[in-house]
Amino acid sequence: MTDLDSLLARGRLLPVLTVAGPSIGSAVAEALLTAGLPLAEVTLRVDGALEALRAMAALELTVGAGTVVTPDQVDRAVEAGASFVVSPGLHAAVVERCRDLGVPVLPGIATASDLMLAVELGVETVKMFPADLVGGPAAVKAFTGPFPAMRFVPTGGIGPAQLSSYLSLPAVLAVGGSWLAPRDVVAAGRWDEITRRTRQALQQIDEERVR
Ligand SMILES: O=C(O)C(=O)C[C@H](O)[C@H](O)COP(=O)(O)O
Repeated sequence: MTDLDSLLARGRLLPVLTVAGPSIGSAVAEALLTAGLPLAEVTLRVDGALEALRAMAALELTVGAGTVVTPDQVDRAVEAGASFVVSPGLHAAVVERCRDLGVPVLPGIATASDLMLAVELGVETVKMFPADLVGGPAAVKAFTGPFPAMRFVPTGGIGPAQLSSYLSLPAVLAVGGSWLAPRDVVAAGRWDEITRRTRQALQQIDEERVR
């Protein structure tokens, strides 16, 4: 297991954030830390995402960059302080650049062919994206047949109602999603709401004994 895998396995949640600028990034990071979750992914989808990531990386939080689709973005994310890289899909050049820099990478997969390439590249943990459309927990189970050693972080369309069906599967390390800190909640500066949602999810995971 990489350090990232251990962190994912401990918290079992990967908040996917779309945040811009240092002050908003820091406020969201503090909201997650207050809830007891020291991990987040900042998607490089908006201007100011790297500045947010840089500020968050200075806090007691392990922060990764998401929506990374080119090797060049890997360089910029790592320079800004990203501890890991997440991709919506599987691109060998992105995986290899992460390897070169010694940064854990969580590439996206949606098919058995993607998984075959992941195995060839030596990837042990993948993001299943978009998890709900790929087939949900049943898809993870089906993929586990031919790929018994692969670990999954399903992401896409996940909320409290889907947590236990994914997290009870041994092949699932964690689930990712934006529901803990959705864009409208961030835009309204409702940091307490982010803490509340995250606490609730962590509590649900404990109560359902899937952690
Ligand atoms: O930006 C990326 O790299 C992605 O792969 C997409 C995100 O992970 C999903 O948008 C999160 O999905 P929701 O929780 O349904 O909002």
